Amino acid sequence: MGHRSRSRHPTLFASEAVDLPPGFHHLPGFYDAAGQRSILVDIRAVLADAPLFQQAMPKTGAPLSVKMSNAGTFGWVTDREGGYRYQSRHPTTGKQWPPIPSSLLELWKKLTGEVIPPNLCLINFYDAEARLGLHQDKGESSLDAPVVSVSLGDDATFLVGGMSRKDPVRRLRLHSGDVVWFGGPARLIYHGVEGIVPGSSSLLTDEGFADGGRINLTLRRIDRPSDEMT
Ligand SMILES: O=C(O)CCC(=O)C(=O)O
Ligand SMILES: [Fe+2]
Repeated sequence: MGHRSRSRHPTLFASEAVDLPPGFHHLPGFYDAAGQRSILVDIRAVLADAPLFQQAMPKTGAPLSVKMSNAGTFGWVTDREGGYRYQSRHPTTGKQWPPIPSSLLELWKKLTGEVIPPNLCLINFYDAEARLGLHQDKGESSLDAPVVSVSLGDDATFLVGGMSRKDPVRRLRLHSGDVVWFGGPARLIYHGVEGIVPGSSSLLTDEGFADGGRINLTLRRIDRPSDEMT
């Protein structure tokens, strides 16, 4: 009967029908408004100690549009001379990164069941023009451990590719409070951020981030930090 197949998924709308690869998880609305504000309080404290800074591409020195900082034993940095690397100190203050807030350590454990905590929390700040090209979270980060990522503030169009750069890309709208995590068969999935939707959330402006925008927090485990080898 014709109507049967239509009524089988009565609540499934086109925007929710993005079929995500095995190992890639999207948890819409994981944090409610109070939960989001609470994480932001923690992040504001981190940023007071380790301010957002300007990263640059290896060799060309082209500036990245996303401003970044880190918490944890190691931070991800890139500049013209040194290229992509993990290091224990902030490139402009020279200080060690502040610890990863316990709220995020708890999130990691709760979602992934991992006993070993993450040792890097990359903080990405996107303004209206910022974007992040398709990439894999590779480098020296552990491939045994998943990647856990929290979205705060304006919506983002997140790109979910495949295991090859050429694979087709799906677009996933991420809202404030959403959590994405990927591991196992999806650990090396290509992904990126096509852009944000400026003004789609008042969270950051309400919490005193004058320019609005979007903050993304990405938790990872680093096995072989670059500056241990130098
Ligand atoms: O901003 C995001 O949602 C993704 C960030 C990301 O992929 C990264 O920092 O490696
Ligand atoms: Fe990434």
